Amino acid sequence: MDSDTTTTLLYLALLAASFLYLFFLRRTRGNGGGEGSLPPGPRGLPILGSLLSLNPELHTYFAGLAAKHGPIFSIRLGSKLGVVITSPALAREVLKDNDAVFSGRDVPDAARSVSYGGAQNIVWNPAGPKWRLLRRVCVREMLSASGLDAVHLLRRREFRATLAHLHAVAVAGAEVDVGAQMFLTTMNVITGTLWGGNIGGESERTAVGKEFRELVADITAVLGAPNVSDFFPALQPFDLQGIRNKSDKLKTRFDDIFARIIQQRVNNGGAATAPDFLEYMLKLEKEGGDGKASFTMTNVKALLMDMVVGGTETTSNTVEWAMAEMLKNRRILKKVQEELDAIVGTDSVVEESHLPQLHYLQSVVKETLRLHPALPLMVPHCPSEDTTVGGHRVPAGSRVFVNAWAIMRDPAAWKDPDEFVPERFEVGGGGGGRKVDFTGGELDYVPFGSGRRICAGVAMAERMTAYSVALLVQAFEWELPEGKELDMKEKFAIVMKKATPLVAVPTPRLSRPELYSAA
Ligand code: HEM
Repeated sequence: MDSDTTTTLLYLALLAASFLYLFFLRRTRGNGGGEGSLPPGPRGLPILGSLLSLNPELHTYFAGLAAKHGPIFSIRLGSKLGVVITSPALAREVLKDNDAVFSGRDVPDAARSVSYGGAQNIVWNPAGPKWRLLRRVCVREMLSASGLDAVHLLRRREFRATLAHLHAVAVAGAEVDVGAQMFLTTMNVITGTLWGGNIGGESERTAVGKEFRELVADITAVLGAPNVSDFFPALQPFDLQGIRNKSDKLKTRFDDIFARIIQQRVNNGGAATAPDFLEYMLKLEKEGGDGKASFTMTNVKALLMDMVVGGTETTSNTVEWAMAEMLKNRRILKKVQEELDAIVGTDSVVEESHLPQLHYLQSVVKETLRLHPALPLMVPHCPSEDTTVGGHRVPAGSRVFVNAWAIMRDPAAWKDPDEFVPERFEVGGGGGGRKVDFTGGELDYVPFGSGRRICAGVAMAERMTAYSVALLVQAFEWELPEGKELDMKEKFAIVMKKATPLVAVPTPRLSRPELYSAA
């Protein structure tokens, strides 16, 4: 782009922004405090609002602003109004009491691009008949307890393959990037559940897994990048930072892979070697939907995208955080090992069926999700009409962030909130801990959200994180590489990661080498 064009575009941008700012001011007049007024918040600059002071670590930045302005505050970002909720009571008002009103999404430009327009998948769809159909399809056919039971052998195969791989690494005395390894495992489990192993053999599966990993990382990056097009929607057509262009290209790469996989299946007459999710979706696509909403080939691909993008990094990052916390606190690691040794021993490999007996391990997973929720600000909600929350007016169309990260560290709800203490969830055997689950019923524990937009993959995430941690801890001793320190810093990018990947050295601890075979 030459410099004249850039200047003209910037000029147009400022003109549009000024217009929007004046329009916005007129709409939001009356921010004087109390009932009917906007929540308090930082004043910000004309036109830009608080854009210039925005810190990329959004969850901690918002927690700091909440300490100053209260558990509901508003923040203007360009022409957009953000409202941030930071208490269990107000989270209840938004996610439970006014669930229907707040169940919409304010779709970022990059998300619209990667999700086939914003109304074809689950995550970014408004909560109407189409969203209901898509959610029902996924939860009933793939992500429910019975759907997951039906493919447990597939998960076992993938986890055993990981076990064998880690054993080879351990025997060689090499290091493991724990998050990267668990990403591949999760990816293989999810893609296996979606379309089985029926996509041209093992080598293609590995190649697809590797390509997806890069794509998911790139998509998370574009979704997390601050985008002028979102702060000033009138500027979207200009795509001043080229983010939409990048997102379109990523979507096309995903689409090519999905199209190839679907075509192979169609060429096979639509039937898989074993029933899988793709087979079910292609049948529904032939039928055209459920009578209330249509179901098209675009929906097939958009759902595949939801599962691949929504289910992989979230799960593998959680496993990585759990391992990091246990390496930081070896007492906890030892206690998990002792539990595994008592229930499973070291003469056989832990199975998914052992999980209900591994109570302390489940507490470790719960505590990991409390301190390190994979989506610290959930996915922002968007009210369909002006609504009063905490005595303040939250205008229709604003972007509502529920700061799950801060809520789950609220000292009013949690003793020593920044400490990693799985015992707080130990209820059996006189543990005296607190009983929590992942259903979002208690609004101070919401790692998966709450209400109608709660995570669609809770059951799958629960099994995969617990099974991964169980396998890693039962089968290996873990040490940091010589001279390396554990860095627990977080990095926010929609999905929260460790700023420095956890690298550790495994040593086999099962009784016989044959136990590590992939079979
Ligand atoms: C530890 C792992 C995971 C965590 C912590 C997590 C957390 C969340 C959260 C906080 C939300 C947003 C809720 C809201 O907007 O209020 C969400 C949405 C969603 N998640 Fe997960 N998730 C995980 C794994 C998965 C998996 C494995 C899948 C599927 C394979 C999945 C699929 C989805 C979908 C489709 C949505 C959108 C739901 C909607 O908008 O109606 N997630 N997740």
